[in-house]
Amino acid sequence: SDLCRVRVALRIRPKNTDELAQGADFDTCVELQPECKKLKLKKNNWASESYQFDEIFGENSSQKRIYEVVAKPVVESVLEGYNGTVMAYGQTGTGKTYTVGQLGKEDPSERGIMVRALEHILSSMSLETDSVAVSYLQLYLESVQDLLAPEKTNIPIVEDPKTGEVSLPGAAIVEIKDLEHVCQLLQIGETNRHAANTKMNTESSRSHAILIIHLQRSLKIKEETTVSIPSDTEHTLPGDLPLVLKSKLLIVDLAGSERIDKSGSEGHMIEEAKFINLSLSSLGKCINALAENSSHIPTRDSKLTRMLRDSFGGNC
Ligand SMILES: Nc1ncnc2c1ncn2[C@@H]1O[C@H](COP(=O)(O)OP(=O)(O)OP(=O)(O)O)[C@@H](O)[C@H]1O
Repeated sequence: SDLCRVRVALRIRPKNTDELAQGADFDTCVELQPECKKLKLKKNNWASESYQFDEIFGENSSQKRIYEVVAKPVVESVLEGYNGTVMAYGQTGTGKTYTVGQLGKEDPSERGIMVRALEHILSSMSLETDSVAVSYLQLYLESVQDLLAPEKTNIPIVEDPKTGEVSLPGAAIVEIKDLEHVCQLLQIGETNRHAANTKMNTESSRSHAILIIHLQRSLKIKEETTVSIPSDTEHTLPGDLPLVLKSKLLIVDLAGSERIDKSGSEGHMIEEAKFINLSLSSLGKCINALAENSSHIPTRDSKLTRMLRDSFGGNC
């Protein structure tokens, strides 16, 4: 179905103060055609290239609208027991962290996809029978670090050979009670991401941040009702035992996609560039394979794609 495929939305952020001061004019290089969901990249007066998207959002699009169009359908399918992923991709400074990670402490209308998804999930389930827990990780130089327990580094990525389920033994999984708790945890993650990056003398944009939301829901099944459930979802039957649906949602703030000029970089910058290029190019290969409905998704090449393996919507 439409939900199972890869969907790509484009968002243009408003001009920042520097761009306004310089009188920058985005219109000379990009033209949005929202009616046909196309973006025209102008190379010069004669040549341009057009790209087709599933959705196009201009500078004035609200965080609420982005959530509703882009993330809400994924969250709804995760609530039904499927795994799903939402990712932000773009160069440094294009608004990835604003779009997915903004906490909106002063102004709730600025909340990004992470907070809104958890708010939606909390309001859609009953905490008496269901549970929601989160892990928050950072992937830097092919090493997984725990943003909720920063002493944990080099966390392994393990795949269950039978179910294909991906897990990260040792990473903190914190059960969520309410939205305030969510914001506290995301704030801790943000602070640790910043601290870890300062220590490593790098920028936040050189690492991937990955929020994993684990959902477990108990469905009471009456005999006469037929419920359609994802075929390979873990469940407990039969008798009067409730059916337990397990699913997860990954929300990923990817490292900046800009190409780093290796000749101009030195030492750890070259290492960074190498690993970011590795993970983003292997992500690209997986997304192409998914888009082409290929039976083989090449997830082995990088830790990023190994972490995402069971959440590319793969259990649909
Ligand atoms: N839609 C928007 N509306 C208002 N401000 C925005 C919007 N998008 C981004 N910004 C602002 O632009 C700046 C850069 O955005 P942001 O930090 O999210 O970029 P980024 O792509 O995550 O960069 P990095 O890769 O360095 O983390 C921030 O100050 C952010 O608040």
